[in-house]
Amino acid sequence: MSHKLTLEQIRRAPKVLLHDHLDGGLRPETIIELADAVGYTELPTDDPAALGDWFTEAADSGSLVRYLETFGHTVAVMQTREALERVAAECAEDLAADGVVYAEVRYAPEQHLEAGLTLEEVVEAVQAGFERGSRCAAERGARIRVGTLLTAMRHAARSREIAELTVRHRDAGVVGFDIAGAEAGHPPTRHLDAFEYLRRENAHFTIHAGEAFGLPSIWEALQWCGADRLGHGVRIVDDIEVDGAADEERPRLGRLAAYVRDKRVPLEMCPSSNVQTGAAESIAAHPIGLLRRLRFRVTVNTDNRLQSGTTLSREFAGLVDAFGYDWDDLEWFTVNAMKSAFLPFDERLALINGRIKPGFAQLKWATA
Ligand SMILES: O=c1[nH]cnc2c1ncn2[C@H]1C[C@H](O)[C@@H](CO)O1
Ligand SMILES: [Zn+2]
Repeated sequence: MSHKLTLEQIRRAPKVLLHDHLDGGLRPETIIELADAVGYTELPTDDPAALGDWFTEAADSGSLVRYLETFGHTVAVMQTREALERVAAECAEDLAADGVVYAEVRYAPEQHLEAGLTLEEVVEAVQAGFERGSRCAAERGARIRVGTLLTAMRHAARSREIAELTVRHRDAGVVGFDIAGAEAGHPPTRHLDAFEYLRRENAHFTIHAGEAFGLPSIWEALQWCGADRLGHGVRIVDDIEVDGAADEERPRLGRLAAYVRDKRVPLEMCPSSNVQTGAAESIAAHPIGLLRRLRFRVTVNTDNRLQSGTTLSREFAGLVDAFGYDWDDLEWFTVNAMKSAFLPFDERLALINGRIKPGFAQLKWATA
């Protein structure tokens, strides 16, 4: 195939998304309507387009800590059952409209208790939203399955409680656990109790690691905490040395990088988000290029569609521009993601064989 894939073509591909924050994916117009309904007056503007621009500009600071400050506005308007259900329903619909067939969406229940909801009520409202949104999307011919990850904030001390909440809801749409928030100064081992509990319960978890902090964070996440996957994990490149010209690259992997590749540890890479927080210089300079060539288990994700003004299709289109990826590359990333999902094996296989492979085969044939 000689021509470059277009955004429109990429939208039609059956995609899989493992790292997307519910409170980082609201529609700007929804934020404004919800703020109005609850009397929240701190938004920088009440024009939807200007608000969307404000989020991407404010998040474009080169610092994870400043990037995270923008969530003050989204979390503020997600404090009632109605708001949570609406945001979750719209999330499922927006992802389905972008061609996502399976998504794992995460949020931190402990951040949604300000108006008196309990942790259980928060989870129930979000699940009701995902179910409604998925149903509406299917009625329009875009079938999506959404699994939920419950996040604990790494600067707080509620991770054991959130881990227990995850296990209580694991047969009702919650497929795993995560920790997020500022990485420097908040090592994953602070939450060891939660991770040990989850392992005893045979539950799945991922950890944001190797984004704003380097190899020690990745090492702790894997070797102390036992993470199944790494959120971002970009700094694993600090353990890889490459000699030789581009066409005869000679990589030397340190022990940690070799472990990550040998054990097929999934990396939830989020290119645009990494450029905004300064974890990567540009998309073209993003370590995903090298890691894909070295066949690490790389997946492509959005992180926060609102803050990055992105969609999963746009993330792929950016990679196509930067690295010349074709359908085979996009399918490889997608199968990697589906293999790495926190769904039972038979359900992952059914999605790979029933939706992903036939979908890509059809697109390859149509664009040959
Ligand atoms: O990329 C991220 N790194 C660390 N924390 C993050 C990132 N994106 C979002 N968060 C935080 C802010 C949200 O309020 C929280 C739960 O979704 O997770
Ligand atoms: Zn994230």
